[in-house]
Amino acid sequence: MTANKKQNGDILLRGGKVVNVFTLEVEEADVAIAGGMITGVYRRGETPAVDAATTDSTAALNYGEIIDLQGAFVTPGLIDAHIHIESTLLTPPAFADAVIPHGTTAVIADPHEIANVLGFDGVKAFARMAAGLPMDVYMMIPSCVPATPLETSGAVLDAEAVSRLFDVAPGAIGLAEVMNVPGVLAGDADLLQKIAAARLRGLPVDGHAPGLSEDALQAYIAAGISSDHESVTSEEAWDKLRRGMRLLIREGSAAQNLAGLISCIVPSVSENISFCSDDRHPEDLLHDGHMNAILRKAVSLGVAPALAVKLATLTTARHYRLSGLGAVAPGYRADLAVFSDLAEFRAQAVFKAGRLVASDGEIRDRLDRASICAQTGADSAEATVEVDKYPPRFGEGSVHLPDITGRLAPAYEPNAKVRVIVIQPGQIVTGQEIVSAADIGPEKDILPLAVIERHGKRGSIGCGFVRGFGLKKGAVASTVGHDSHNLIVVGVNEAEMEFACRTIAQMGGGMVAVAGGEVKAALPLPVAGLMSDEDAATIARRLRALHRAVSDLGCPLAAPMMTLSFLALPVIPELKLTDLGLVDVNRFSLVPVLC
Ligand code: HPA
Ligand SMILES: [Mn+2]
Repeated sequence: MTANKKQNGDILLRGGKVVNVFTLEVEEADVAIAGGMITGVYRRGETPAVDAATTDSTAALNYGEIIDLQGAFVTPGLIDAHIHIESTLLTPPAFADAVIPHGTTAVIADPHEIANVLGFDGVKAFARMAAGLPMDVYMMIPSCVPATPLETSGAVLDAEAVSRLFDVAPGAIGLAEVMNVPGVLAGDADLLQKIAAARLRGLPVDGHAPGLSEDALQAYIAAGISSDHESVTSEEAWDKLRRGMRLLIREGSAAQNLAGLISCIVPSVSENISFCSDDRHPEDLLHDGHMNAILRKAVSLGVAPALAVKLATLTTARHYRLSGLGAVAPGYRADLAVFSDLAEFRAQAVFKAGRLVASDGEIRDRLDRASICAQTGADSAEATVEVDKYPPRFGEGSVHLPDITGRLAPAYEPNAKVRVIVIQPGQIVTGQEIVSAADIGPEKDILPLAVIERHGKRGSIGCGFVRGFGLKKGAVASTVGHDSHNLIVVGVNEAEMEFACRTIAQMGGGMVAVAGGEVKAALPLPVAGLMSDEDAATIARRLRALHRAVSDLGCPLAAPMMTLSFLALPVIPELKLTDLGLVDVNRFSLVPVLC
């Protein structure tokens, strides 16, 4: 649809109610748009060249197009303050197709997942995929690749690489979550240089400080880190707000912190709060939504709708200096969402720079990516990315399996004592316990767990045990294993585990459930072993089939693949497993399985 240009504007959104994120009013107002920008927000009856007596035909003499919103609500396009797009299992174009119909028009993405697999090229490939979409993808340059020295990633991003990425990666707006808290507190030179690279450019630095408080928190903030999305309790959140941190309230598929932090959403500090998802699974994107789902939940918990909208738009745009975004006001870009109500937040229509890009839940107008990319200086040939244009390790080359025979589940004397990871259902934190080796096996739900270095580096294999995955037969494996994304596998015995690993290697990366020599379900992830090149509906369908197969093997968990993917992440307490062995996260050190 192309709007005709008339002297009063290209488009007039008439008859709506504008959510004013500056005053928190909801105004009966019309919105005039010209050249992709908002030129005016006029209370009913005050709209230039349109008055109560004017008929649409007269008004049409003055506006290229009149759209009657029939009392619907107009908000700024919604902005996700922090997300790992790879965790949706979708590439940025497929992610955009899934979230724009829900009202999202911009995200702030941390591509540390693909960076941990493919390093500098991975971040550039991510930027290429994200170019020219009808949704802005602003990138925070990954600060922790690898997340810790206690694992083997596919690549390393040192301070020099981070600095170069700030210069060459389009859309880079800051440094992504600094998860190596001990490294900051110890004054790790390379880490502090990465922080300085952002600060010298006047760019924000995101944090990742679960449970940090008192002097350690203040030292972490003093190092130049200005936000955090890991708060679980309001006490923890207030500690961080009180010392000047931006509070990102995370409500995603992996972690839901909104209810626990709702008491922080008060006028005295609301300017320093933003909503984010961190991780969002395809099923949730399709059926629950994205940022609109967070607004729905916030309002259901008692937050005033206009204030909730502000935390998903203006406060985020201001913190990350997204000029011209985050409000329905003159001079702002016409990134707008039109909602039927301010309770369910179902988007009727979504505009990007004044163009209708989605309506009634469907993408309507994929912008001409090649021409936009040409304008933005990105090579359009690069920007219209096809998966096969990636470095060879995309597709069949994503999994370099070392010799795994007899190395996945070492045996222990029955009277030995072994340290076990204990899953907390629905959480990404774990617990730990010491059990007798005689209890190892599906009967007592003490299962062998292994993490295999799959990037062709060390060929190392970390072995341990996990309680809570519940398998009674077979094995489950995945190349999504935060953050180094090695190959993680849990099973009832070594043979099943080995078959699962070899199946994934043949797929070139992904997720699989096997039993008795059969593949029960598989989800190929050919883009770095992290993302599919299919759309959200297809991935959601495959993931449902995989979850059913894992459940049939005996697993009681609601999101088994997400839970499995975080068992390897040594920056979130308490006991995790990497390719180098068991990690006591609080002690930030490797610990033996045998006690
Ligand atoms: N989500 C995705 N990746 C991560 C997270 C998270 O919460 N923390 C560290 N890596
Ligand atoms: Mn991660």
